[in-house]
Amino acid sequence: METEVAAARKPHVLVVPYPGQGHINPALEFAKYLASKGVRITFITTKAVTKSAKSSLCGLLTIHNVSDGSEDIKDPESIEGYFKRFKTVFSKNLARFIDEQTNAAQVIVYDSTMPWVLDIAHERGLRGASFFTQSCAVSAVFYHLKQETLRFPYEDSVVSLPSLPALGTKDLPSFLEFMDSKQTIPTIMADQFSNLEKVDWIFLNTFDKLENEVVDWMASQYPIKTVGPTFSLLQTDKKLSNSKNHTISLLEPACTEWLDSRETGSVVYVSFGSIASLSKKQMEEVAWGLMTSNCYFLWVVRPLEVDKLPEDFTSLASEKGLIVSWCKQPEVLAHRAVACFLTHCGWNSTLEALSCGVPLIAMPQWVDQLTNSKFIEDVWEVGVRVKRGEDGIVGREEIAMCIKEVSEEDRGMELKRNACMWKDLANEAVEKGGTSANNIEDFVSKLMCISG
Ligand SMILES: O=c1ccn([C@@H]2O[C@H](COP(=O)(O)OP(=O)(O)O[C@H]3O[C@H](CO)[C@@H](O)[C@H](O)[C@H]3O)[C@@H](O)[C@H]2O)c(=O)[nH]1
Repeated sequence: METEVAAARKPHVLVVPYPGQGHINPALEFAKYLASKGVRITFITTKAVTKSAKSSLCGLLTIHNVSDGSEDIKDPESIEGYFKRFKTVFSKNLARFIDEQTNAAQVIVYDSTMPWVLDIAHERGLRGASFFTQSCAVSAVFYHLKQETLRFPYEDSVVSLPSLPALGTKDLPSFLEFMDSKQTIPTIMADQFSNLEKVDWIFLNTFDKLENEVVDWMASQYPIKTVGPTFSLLQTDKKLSNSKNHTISLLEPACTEWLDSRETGSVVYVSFGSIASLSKKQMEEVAWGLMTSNCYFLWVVRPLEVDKLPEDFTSLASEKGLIVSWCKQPEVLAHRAVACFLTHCGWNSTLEALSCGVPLIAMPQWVDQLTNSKFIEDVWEVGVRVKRGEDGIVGREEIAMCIKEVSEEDRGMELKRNACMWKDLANEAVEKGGTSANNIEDFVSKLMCISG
């Protein structure tokens, strides 16, 4: 264990994720890896999110709460109002927190959707690193939104952008629910590129071989560095394999026993991430689709979604399925019993599945997930994408058919083979000498020089 004096001599980095599970998880894995390389980390997130987090994860990494004011909010907020309040209150409290630190940091790594953190850093003589939590392909689409080489609402039914496959409207990031709120979300996404010319480092949670062409193209615009899949960084670092169980989770029911009792490749894992909220009708179709497939299934249904399940479903399905409110997803995906993953295609879920060699059934909901699903089916060829009915709902027969397709001898084997190839390439990227590992090593060397 480091003494306080020794720790104070290490380079010190503040890591500031956007306070959502899909942003916190990759930033925390990156932070833990940096800490394992001798960098002192202060991981800053909001009170609302860190309620259940441990204050100290390992010697060099501490988590601090900085309020975004959400604890004072009594009435529902509009999307626009939420982001405005978040930026105003959080940036003020973050600046105060940094000013009060006795052991000054040299660098702030911040979520790319919060470009204003760079001003706070530079005003205090700190360097800034923007951390992108979505795919490089999706980030490139947002770059074009910023440059206005692509406009939202999309004007063409198919768009051609440099280094990307032709993207139809069902492949491009969607923001439909937010059309009424002056396009808040598209603006935030485009603004990730608002001040990148002033930033000191740009990190993306992806790996070179996964997004070869678009990574090269983006690197011709900005000095981007790939550092993913961040969740695998510590798992492949043999020396540190004991310190991997620290993902911030809300609830963690034990699924291991249930999975252990299943045959290899017999379980459909189902999760729609930490944000997506399916309609009651859609939840019912997923439920009956799983039952129709006659496969074993492990389904993460968040507490707020439980009421949308068909009546008595939990007991009706008890022979075939286990329904949990949260699990350690990377561990579930790595379990031998898991055959495939019915997913909303959040970028973390996509990367985690690829890195575990698990084929996907893509059921995207919004923003980047649509583009991810296009890549899953057509570029990486590791899964199938569901078809929606005219009412926008994915029916039970469609869900059962997709499960059958992914499990079928020829098609299933082909998808599994491809997924295993990506698993090997993902591991290669984070192992010693791999592209992501090298990029992080360069960063750490620079940190050592700055702090030296
Ligand atoms: O039971 C569960 C369910 C999820 N997770 C984890 O939660 C994260 C979920 O992230 P992701 O799959 O990216 O989904 P969202 O939570 O929906 O993430 C948001 O943030 C992502 C990164 O910007 C975007 O790609 C998504 O579209 C956006 O919805 C992953 O690390 C999962 O391993 C668990 O650990 N246990």
